[in-house]
Amino acid sequence: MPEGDGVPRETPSPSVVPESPVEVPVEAVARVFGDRADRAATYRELLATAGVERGLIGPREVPRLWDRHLLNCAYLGEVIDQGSSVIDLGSGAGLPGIPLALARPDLQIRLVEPLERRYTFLREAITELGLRDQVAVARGRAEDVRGEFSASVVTARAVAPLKTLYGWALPLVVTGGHLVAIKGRSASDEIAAAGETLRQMGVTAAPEVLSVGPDDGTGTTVVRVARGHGPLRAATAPAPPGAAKRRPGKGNRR
Ligand SMILES: C[S@@+](CC[C@H](N)C(=O)[O-])C[C@H]1O[C@@H](n2cnc3c(N)ncnc32)[C@H](O)[C@@H]1O
Repeated sequence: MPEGDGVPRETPSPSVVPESPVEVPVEAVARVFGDRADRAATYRELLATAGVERGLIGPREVPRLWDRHLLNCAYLGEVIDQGSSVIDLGSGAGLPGIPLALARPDLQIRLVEPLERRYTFLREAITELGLRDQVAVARGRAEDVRGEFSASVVTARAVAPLKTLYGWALPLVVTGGHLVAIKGRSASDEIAAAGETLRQMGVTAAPEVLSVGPDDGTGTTVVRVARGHGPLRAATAPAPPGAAKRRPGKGNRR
């Protein structure tokens, strides 16, 4: 990913939308989206208009929606098996779930998003794009949909650091499936910081760091974690500083 961290930028006022012309990377769009390239263009337009107006996408992202968002997210398909079921956790305005669905008609995708404004946009977008047979939308936090939905792959971009994401996403992955998180340049640092969490959850396979997409700045770095076949345990959250000194029944009100 061009800026390396997988995190969308802050959302300034729509009044500062830049007017610069958008360059369409025609060959890449045709290669990645095939006969759905026109629908990808419609989605880009939705992000550039309603997405910006509703504060879901920063106006400065508009000139780079193709490279940094649609293509970048669609390349995730390179590490997802044919015919997989997918949950896109914290989908926001549909990233990476919608580009992935457009590029990979073989995948069945559920977008999970807690915020109402984003959830409404997602429902409108999948209707407008004719994706209702392939893409479902659920409103909720990862913790709320646990036990209700699961999939062979859970994707996430810019939702939380791995240390937190493991606890949110892995319980939604069926045994033998994977968490696939777009992480950009922070991948190795986040893996190191979250190693103990993974161990506590009983996940034994080492996370893989994979490059997807071409080496021209539109590709990105992905962390793939195998859920394994054993039971998943809850990770123990570290005690807040000073917690051990508190006496039971005194000053413990939340
Ligand atoms: C920075 S946005 C990223 C959106 C999108 N994935 C993208 O890359 O553009 C983070 C998203 O995660 C969602 N989110 C935050 N906490 C969550 C949770 N516990 N479970 C599911 N989604 C969550 C937010 O509502 C928000 O849409």
